[in-house]
Amino acid sequence: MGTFKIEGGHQLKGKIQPQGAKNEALQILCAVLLTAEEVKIDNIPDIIDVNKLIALLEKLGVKVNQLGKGSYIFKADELNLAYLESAEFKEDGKGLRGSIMIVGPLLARFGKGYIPKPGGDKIGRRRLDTHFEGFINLGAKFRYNKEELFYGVEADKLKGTYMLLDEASVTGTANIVMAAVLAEGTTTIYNAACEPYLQQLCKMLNRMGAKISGVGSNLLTIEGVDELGGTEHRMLPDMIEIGSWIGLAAMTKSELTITNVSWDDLGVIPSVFRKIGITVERRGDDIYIPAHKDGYEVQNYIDGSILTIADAPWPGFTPDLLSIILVVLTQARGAAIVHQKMFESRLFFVDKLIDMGAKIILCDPHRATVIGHDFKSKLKATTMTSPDIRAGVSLLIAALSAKGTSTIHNIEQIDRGYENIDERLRAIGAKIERLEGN
Ligand SMILES: CC(=O)N[C@H]1[C@@H](OP(=O)(O)OP(=O)(O)OC[C@H]2O[C@@H](n3ccc(=O)[nH]c3=O)[C@H](O)[C@@H]2O)O[C@H](CO)[C@@H](O)[C@@H]1O
Ligand SMILES: C=C(OP(=O)(O)O)C(=O)O
Repeated sequence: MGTFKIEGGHQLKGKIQPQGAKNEALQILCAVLLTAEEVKIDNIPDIIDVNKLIALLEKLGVKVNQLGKGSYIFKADELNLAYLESAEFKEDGKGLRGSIMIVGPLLARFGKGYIPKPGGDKIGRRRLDTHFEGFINLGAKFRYNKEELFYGVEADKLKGTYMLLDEASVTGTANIVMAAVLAEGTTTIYNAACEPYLQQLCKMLNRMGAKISGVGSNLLTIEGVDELGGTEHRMLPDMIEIGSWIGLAAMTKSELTITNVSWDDLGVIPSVFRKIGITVERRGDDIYIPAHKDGYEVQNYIDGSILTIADAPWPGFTPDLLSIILVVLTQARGAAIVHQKMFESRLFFVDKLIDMGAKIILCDPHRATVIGHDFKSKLKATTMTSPDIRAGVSLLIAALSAKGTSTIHNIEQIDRGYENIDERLRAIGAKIERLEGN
């Protein structure tokens, strides 16, 4: 288990470039399974989850050729489908959430897709019903081995149909879209997730020869085609990283420029940070955050009632940034409620922040009220363990703003999604050290 040692209380300064998007990469990498031709992908982040998925694709027979940092060519012309029934796959497939998205492409192109119950953050129930109901709608036979927690779908030929998803699941929509592009006839998906990474996937599939319309809306229409060809694709910057750096700048009163953020794909993210008093300035395609020398003040609603920041499917606010918002609120002027509607175990890390001196009331597993200190009292350094990727980064931000030296264990959770985070933070002045193998 790796550890970070962090000396808090230092102001940071400079520029930081967000990595390629983790959650886009996981979708896009699975899509290479849809064609026998070469697919070139750029801006792939070098993070644990993505590297695990690339290793899994390689074991499945995909030819992987790394051209340079973040740049790869994939060719899925001769697959080793026997791997899907191996004991090794049952282990590998569990290692991350994103592996679930190999099922749709495999089902569509080879008539069968298997997956063990996938991993990912332990942040509450993470059901897969939407994925499998979608495949069943397309005509697949479904089986689930309860002892082995192993899912399987099979079909000779998928058939397009209309479906109304029971929830706008991100990976669920991606999976169903990847199955439907090679189905016979037209598939219509209503209540589809429509966040930018899914739009990126649809655009890439269209470049490969798919016929998807409605991209960016929650109503997708997909005319099935017989086969797809190769393409080139570049990953967007990671919007969750961008939000993390906005929070980091505010909490450490630092002047930071976050470069090449693809501003138009950030949705409500900048405005939510503005609601809690942070100045987020657009400079071309960069975000400039001035040093908040006098702190930041939470806005109330027009009628004076207390602000609630809640997550919702896109274009609502992403649940992955609520942990960051929560930690930033601990030093705001004013109070707000954080309402994590999607995941029921994602707010439990607040006990660590309370230990550090933050004023937080966990009202129930989904809601926390935060009363900011307005920097009149600093958080105190402590020793903590990163429970999940975003809580991990939130604790890291808390540690960087705190008085004294903190220790964060289980930093593999952070490395799952943030590339080389300690080196990049040191480059802007953070005092952070990685202690290996503790
Ligand atoms: C690898 C990947 O891309 N992971 C992301 C993906 O996970 P993932 O695709 O697994 O998440 P889903 O979109 O399926 O939903 C996440 C959770 O929210 C609930 N839910 C979802 C939709 C809805 O309308 N109402 C609702 O309550 C689901 O029941 C589920 O428990 O999307 C999540 C939601 O943005 C993000 O937190 C994850 O980082
Ligand atoms: C919850 C997340 O990831 P995953 O779905 O891979 O667990 C996340 O990226 O915040």
